[in-house]
Amino acid sequence: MTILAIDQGTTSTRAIVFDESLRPLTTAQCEFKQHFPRSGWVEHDAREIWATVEQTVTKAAADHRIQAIGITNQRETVVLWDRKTGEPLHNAIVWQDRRTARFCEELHAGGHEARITEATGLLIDPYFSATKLKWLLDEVPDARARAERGELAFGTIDSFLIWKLTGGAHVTDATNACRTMLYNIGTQGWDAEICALLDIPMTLLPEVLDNAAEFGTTGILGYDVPILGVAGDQQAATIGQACFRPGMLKSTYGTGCFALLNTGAERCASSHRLLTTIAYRLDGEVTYALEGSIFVAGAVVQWLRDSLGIIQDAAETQALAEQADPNQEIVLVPAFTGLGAPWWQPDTRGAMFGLTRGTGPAEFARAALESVGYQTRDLLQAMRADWSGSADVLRVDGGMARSDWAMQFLADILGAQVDRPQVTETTALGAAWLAGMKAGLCGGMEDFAQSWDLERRFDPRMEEAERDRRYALWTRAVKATVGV
Ligand SMILES: Nc1ncnc2c1ncn2[C@@H]1O[C@H](COP(=O)(O)OP(=O)(O)O)[C@@H](O)[C@H]1O
Ligand SMILES: O=P(O)(O)OC[C@H](O)CO
Repeated sequence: MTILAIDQGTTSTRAIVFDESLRPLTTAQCEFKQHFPRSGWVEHDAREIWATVEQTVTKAAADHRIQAIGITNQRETVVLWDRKTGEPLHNAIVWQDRRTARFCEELHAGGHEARITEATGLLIDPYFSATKLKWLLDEVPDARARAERGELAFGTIDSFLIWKLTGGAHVTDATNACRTMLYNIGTQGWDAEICALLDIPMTLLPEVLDNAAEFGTTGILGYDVPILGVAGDQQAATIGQACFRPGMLKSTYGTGCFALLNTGAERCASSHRLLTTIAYRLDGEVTYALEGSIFVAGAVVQWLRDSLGIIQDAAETQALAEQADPNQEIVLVPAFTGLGAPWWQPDTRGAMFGLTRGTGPAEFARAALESVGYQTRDLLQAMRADWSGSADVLRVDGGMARSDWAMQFLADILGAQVDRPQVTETTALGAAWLAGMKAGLCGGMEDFAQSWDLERRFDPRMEEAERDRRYALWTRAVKATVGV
């Protein structure tokens, strides 16, 4: 009995086959091209993404009989395609893309934020799908007229992949829908008023299902397999980390960092510029989360490797950070594509503070790893201020969570325990569990939560006064960068 999880991320696509005990058996991975047509613009070729899915799925599943498929994906990224041919009209506009910053300012100036936040739980920012979709409708020749004639379909990546896999099912799940800025998380339906405000024809939008549901059947493996689980990757990681109790928090360190705090069946509105989002929806019952989204986490390590050439491999940052001069207090604010929560400054760009003649690769590497810890503290402070319950567990995952140095600094600067699980592919695991549970192949929530296993706990070692002093340096650096 095997389950296939497709994890379609920002920089690569992975397909992982799990057995019924949710142990990973085979993995196939394929990177794809990032397109940066202008400063602040980020695109993917959706056809290339589909090709990476075909390749990885057939490779990973070659020696297995797959009984159910789960899909998890980079969220917010927008695809607009032709309903007849399934061909995208334009490159996908990626979540990191800032091209709609001006239009978002107009929405702010027009006094629309309160209504949009009340309906969607989000803030007005180019990050979310809605303004990117509007851009495509306005800028791609003929797109709006064709959309109005019902010839086109919009979807986030999950929806596009399901269409391709099934040959035309137009569906998504509640966690992906709630990142579009078009979905009402209270009424659990597309918001007609926001669609009208942004001039988005509602015929473009997919049907929204629970996370564990019948999304369609695919013949990609030469036999019929049902797609039974779908979730946006950060929500899938929340599920994969078994954060099922209010107060449980996970933080994923991939390209960006996304922290989600389970707040239970009641939505918790943020007064500190966090997002209210759907953690999961099972049997029609919604569990909400507060989310803090940081755009640059592991990407800062990629910058050290690809732009500065200081390292050849991400893991080298550990040894470099250990060698860094303790007397140099270098602070890096990695606002390469603006700042996300809780600052939300799309136009800010990065800065470094405290440079001396003696500053070298080791200090750069340490400042890069520390920047991720500091940004996480920004998020957790905002969460503590918003959430009256106690956030008692922090579970980490994602590529950068492999760095012991970064995770120790995180525990130190938070003054809190940080738990790293045995299975770090939590995103794929979450999607596999949703599909396996729906198929009746694996146990329910309780069983799954029991199977979560600790690999290492990082306890804080830094003195409180030192922690506060360092965090004050960071806060000063961010304020100087943003100009407030
Ligand atoms: N040992 C390490 N130390 C620090 N950063 C790392 C390490 N290993 C991987 N990373 C970072 O983790 C990121 C990849 O994580 P992953 O979860 O695969 O990301 P994504 O799903 O966003 O593509 C990269 O940005 C990489 O720089
Ligand atoms: O693909 P990742 O892991 O970088 O995650 C991207 C997020 O879903 C964006 O919101």
